Amino acid sequence: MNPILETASISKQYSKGRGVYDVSLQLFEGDVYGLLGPNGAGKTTFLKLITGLIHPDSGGIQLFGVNLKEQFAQGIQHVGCMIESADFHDFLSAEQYLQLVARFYPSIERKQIDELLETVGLYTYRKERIKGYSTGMKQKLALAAAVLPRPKLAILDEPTNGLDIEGTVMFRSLVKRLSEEKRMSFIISSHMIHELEQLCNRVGIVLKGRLHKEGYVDELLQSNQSLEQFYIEELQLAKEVSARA
Ligand SMILES: Nc1ncnc2c1ncn2[C@@H]1O[C@H](COP(=O)(O)OP(=O)(O)OP(=O)(O)O)[C@@H](O)[C@H]1O
Repeated sequence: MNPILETASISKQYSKGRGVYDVSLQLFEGDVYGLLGPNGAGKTTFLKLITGLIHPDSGGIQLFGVNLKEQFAQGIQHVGCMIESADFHDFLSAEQYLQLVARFYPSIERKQIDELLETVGLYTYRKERIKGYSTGMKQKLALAAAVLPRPKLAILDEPTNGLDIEGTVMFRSLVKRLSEEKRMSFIISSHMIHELEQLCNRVGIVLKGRLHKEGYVDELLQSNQSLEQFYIEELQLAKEVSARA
């Protein structure tokens, strides 16, 4: 099976040696891939690189079989994303915003917008201006906008930030449904490790800009009590190795 996303040794260096280094990752259709890592590890930078929001200093990115740099429009057409805090035109309502998104995708029907607003819990507030929305409500709208066109791949950066408990449960069931019924693939960066344990088939740990370790969740759970235990032990090991170096 060909990967839908493939990064070949991509690097992006910011000042003070921060950024992303030499990351090679493959994502396959149906994967729900969780990206874990401490604050400042480079997860958002990686997600920005694979959506073309920033460009790598070196290395290549293939999205759906095309080189992202050379054929950006073709590569990105199957991708939905929410990266960093949601930013909207405040004077629009949620309904108007999703209608705006839908204008770029002729196949989206009106009822899909209503259904999605209902699913994410914004239907009651659909005609209110986004300006008055809470952080969690904006986050729900960003999630709805990312999946509305039914992309083949959704790239979600800390999607449960600011969501209430019900919202977190909704998020989990939405991702499960879209991956199982529509074969949608996901790459999700999150600190909610219990959430990722339930959702993902694969995870990767980013440490100091490098893809430190990857694995299949079911295999990791055979030798670890939980993903959290695995993650904490990996961090501890990495600290010991770096202290010895
Ligand atoms: N535009 C920028 N200019 C300079 N440094 C940056 C820039 N963007 C990010 N960085 C730095 O690069 C590193 C990685 O940042 P990034 O946002 O990718 O981390 P992250 O893993 O997503 O963190 P968090 O979990 O806190 O969201 C951090 O040290 C950050 O300060």
